[in-house]
Amino acid sequence: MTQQPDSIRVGVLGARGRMGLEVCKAVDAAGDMELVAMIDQGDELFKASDAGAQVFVDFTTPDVVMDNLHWAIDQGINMVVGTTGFTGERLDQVRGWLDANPGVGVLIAPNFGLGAVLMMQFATRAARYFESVEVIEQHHPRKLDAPSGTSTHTAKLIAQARAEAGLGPMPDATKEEVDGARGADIDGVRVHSVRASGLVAHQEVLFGSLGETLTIRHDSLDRVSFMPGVLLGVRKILERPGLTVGLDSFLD
Ligand SMILES: NC(=O)C1=CN([C@@H]2O[C@H](COP(=O)(O)OP(=O)(O)OC[C@H]3O[C@@H](n4cnc5c(N)ncnc54)[C@H](O)[C@@H]3O)[C@@H](O)[C@H]2O)C=CC1
Ligand SMILES: O=C(O)C1=N[C@H](C(=O)O)C[C@H](O)C1
Repeated sequence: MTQQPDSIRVGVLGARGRMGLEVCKAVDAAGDMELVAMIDQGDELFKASDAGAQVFVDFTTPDVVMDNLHWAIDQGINMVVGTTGFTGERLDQVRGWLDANPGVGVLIAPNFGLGAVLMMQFATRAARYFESVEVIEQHHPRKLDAPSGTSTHTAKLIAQARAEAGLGPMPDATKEEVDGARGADIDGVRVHSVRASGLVAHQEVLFGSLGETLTIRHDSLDRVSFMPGVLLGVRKILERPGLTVGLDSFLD
C-alpha cells in the first residue's frame, strides 16, 4: 500500500494470532493507515514504539494484556483492545494509569462486530419487558476463556437494565443436580458457553415472558466481521483521550 504522509501509524500486538493476522491485513489495506510493527510473544514491545506507532491494536491473551496496556500508556501510545478478561477492577487500574497520562486514549471493546454491538443494544432495550432471560454463547474450541467477553458484557448490561426497571430475580424452580448445568451466574443472568469445531463466534439472547419468547441472535461467520469496528476504533481513538469501554459511543 502506498504510504500517505498523514497516515495513522499502527502496531499490532498478538500479530501471529487468529485476530492479529486479520488486523494486520486490514490495517495494511487501509489507505489512511500504515502497519509499522507486528509484535507477538517473545518480541520486544519497544520495537513498536521505536517504529513510531501511534496506536497499538491488542488481540493477545487476558494474562498479558494488562502489562501491554501499562507499558503503552506510559509511552504515550493509544490502545485499541479486543482482548478479553476485563473485570471492573482491571478497568479501574487502566483508568489510574490514564489519569497519570491524560493525553492517551484507550478503547476496550468486548466485541468489534457491528452486528454484535447492535445485538447487545437490542438486548439491553428488551431486558425490561421480559421476566426471564438467558445468554447462550458459542465459539470455536481453541478459545481460551469462558464465558466470552461479549456474553459477560451482555449479561451485565441486561442485569443493569432489569435493576433499573425494578425487576426481581427470574422464576427458576430447578435444583442443579450437576455443577454447571444451569450455566454461569453473571449478576443474576445465566450464561451458557458452547465450544464446537466449525464455529467462529455466535451469541443468542433468549427472553421469555408469559406465552412468548424473543430470541436475538448474532453470528460472526468470519473474523473479517470484526475489522470495520477495529479500523473505526483506530481512527477515533486519536481524538478520544481517556478510557472508552465498548464501541457504541464511536458509532453514534
Ligand atoms: N473484541 C473482539 O471483537 C474480539 C476479541 N477476541 C479476543 O481476542 C483475544 C485473541 O483472540 P485470538 O486471536 O483468537 O487468539 P490467538 O490465540 O489466536 O492469538 C493470541 C496471540 O497473542 C500472542 N501473544 C501471547 N502473549 C503475547 C505477548 N506478551 N505479546 C504479544 N503477543 C502475545 C500469541 O502468541 C498469539 O499469537 C482473545 O481474548 C479473544 O477472546 C477475539 C475475537 C474478536
Ligand atoms: O475468542 C473469540 O473468538 C472471540 N472473543 C470475544 C469474546 O470473548 O466475546 C469476541 C468474539 O466473541 C470472538
